Amino acid sequence: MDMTARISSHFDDAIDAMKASSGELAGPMSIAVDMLFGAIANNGRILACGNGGSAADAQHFIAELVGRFERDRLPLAGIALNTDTSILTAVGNDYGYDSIFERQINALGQPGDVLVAISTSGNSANILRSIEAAHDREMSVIALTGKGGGKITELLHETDIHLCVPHDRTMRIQEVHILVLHALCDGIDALLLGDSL
Ligand SMILES: O=C(CO)[C@@H](O)[C@H](O)[C@H](O)[C@H](O)COP(=O)(O)O
Ligand SMILES: [Zn+2]
Repeated sequence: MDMTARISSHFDDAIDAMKASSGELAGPMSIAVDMLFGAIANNGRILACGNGGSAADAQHFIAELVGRFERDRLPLAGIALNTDTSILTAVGNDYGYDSIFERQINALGQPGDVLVAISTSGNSANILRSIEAAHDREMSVIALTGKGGGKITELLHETDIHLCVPHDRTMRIQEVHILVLHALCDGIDALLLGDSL
């Protein structure tokens, strides 16, 4: 096996995935920035969740809101729903793993808040239930998916935003998702602080 060629093919495939995603997602991402900024401006909160690598992406995104992205600014209100091991083990143990995000949204979500739901397959049951709970709480949803969007596609409302990476491999989809989340942070900062860097 030519390992160098195998590794190079990851870079080539990632470049293709990024280019295809730029064409499909830049427009809806700009609407997502407006949605997030609107929630923040109205004292709303951003809740985010995902499983596995997408859990890491959710908490990475929220850290950049509460902490900072590239420039100093006020802290922004966000909560990653996959970080509190006591909540996750208690709710998972008592109500089931599918409820771990739904239960927190029912506890915390307010009308005008935004849920950022991340699932590469679009089919993880706890993410599907998080979206239903967000709708029940009159929250808007930004869904980051891939593989055609899975069951999430059917759950979303007209007013929600679906950022579906046009790729079928989980790792490629996750690589685009982290760019998407960074671009959303950059967009929020541009609206808050001006567009210079
Ligand atoms: O990061 C990876 C694979 O790259 C894994 O940890 C992956 O996130 C997990 O298998 C998740 O459970 C997949 O869930 P989802 O993206 O389909 O909702
Ligand atoms: Zn991964």
